[in-house]
Amino acid sequence: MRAKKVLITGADGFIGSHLTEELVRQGYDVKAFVYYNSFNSWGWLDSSPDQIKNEIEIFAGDIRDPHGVKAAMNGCEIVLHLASLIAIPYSYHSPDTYVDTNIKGTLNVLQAVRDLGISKVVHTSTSEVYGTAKYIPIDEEHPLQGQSPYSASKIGADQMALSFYRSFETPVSIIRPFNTYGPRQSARAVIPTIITQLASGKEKIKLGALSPTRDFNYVKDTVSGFIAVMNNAKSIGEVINIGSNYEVSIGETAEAIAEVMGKKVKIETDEIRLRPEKSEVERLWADNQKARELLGWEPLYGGMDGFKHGLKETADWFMNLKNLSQYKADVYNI
Ligand SMILES: Cc1cn([C@H]2C[C@H](O)[C@@H](COP(=O)(O)OP(=O)(O)O[C@H]3O[C@H](C)C(=O)[C@H](O)[C@H]3O)O2)c(=O)[nH]c1=O
Repeated sequence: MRAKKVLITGADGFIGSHLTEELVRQGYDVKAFVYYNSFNSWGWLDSSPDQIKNEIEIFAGDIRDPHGVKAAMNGCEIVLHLASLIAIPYSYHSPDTYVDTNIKGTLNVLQAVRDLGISKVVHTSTSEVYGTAKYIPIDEEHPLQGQSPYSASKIGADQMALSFYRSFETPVSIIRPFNTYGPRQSARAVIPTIITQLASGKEKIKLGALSPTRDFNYVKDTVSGFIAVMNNAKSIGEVINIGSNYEVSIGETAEAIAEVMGKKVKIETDEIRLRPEKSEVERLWADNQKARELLGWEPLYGGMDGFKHGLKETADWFMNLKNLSQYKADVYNI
């Protein structure tokens, strides 16, 4: 049987790179839409032993360019739209760029999907759209609240995607992953921040707030969530949480990482890492029943044991990097 041709936008980003590898492994014909100025791939496209670059078709462009987006989609049956600006702190400084990339970029994808008659588009949302939980665990009916320009831009993009489903019957599914972690994540995110500081042998590591909670998804579970949404017709017109259903504070996360790395952890607050009080999302905990019941998806790294297992795999990956001290945050050259 002919392999389905799938376009992945943001294919060289953190989640996109893992998704690309898995789809190639499963025999899909993958076309990777990568930002031509991206710093996020960390040489991943060229990395051995996989040499993933030789297995996929690469289209370098900018999600903000409607012509490029449409040209990239030509001949594809499915679109997985992951390209997005994702850093919350940067969104305080450049909200307009987040509107352009996250809302306008998504509109470009939706218009091309509609005009080309693509059979399915999976749009990537985020748990940040819920803001601090008003009730727990958070199901898909929970109200939306833009606590940062980033989350407001993602709410806008989600609503645009749903409007295309309602207005034009565009076959849209919305996947809403909670915080994803794993190998290749940007040094900016909290788990790599903790791992890299512990690895450097510092007596005290610097963090922002320790009390906020998150529902951390290991990247392999997020990837299996994408594939479940992509392959199930029941997901069309639906919003689906992908989360482990396990809530943990940032302080507990630091303790768990130290344990799997065999280190002791002392934490000092770094004021610069604190977000404005009303902007910090204090509590996120996923209700994942819809994904389980509708798609038969389930996380393999759930609970404290699963979390530690994922953290160990992640820490090992970082520790095996030859140039860990130079491991960088994603830098947006926009
Ligand atoms: C980097 C850092 C973070 N934090 C706190 C701030 C947050 O309460 C929590 C998680 O921060 P992080 O930046 O790892 O992730 P989120 O801000 O929740 O956002 C991430 O997950 C969602 C779903 C997305 O949609 C975002 O795109 C993605 O960046 O740790 C600290 O306390 N110290 C630090 O040094």
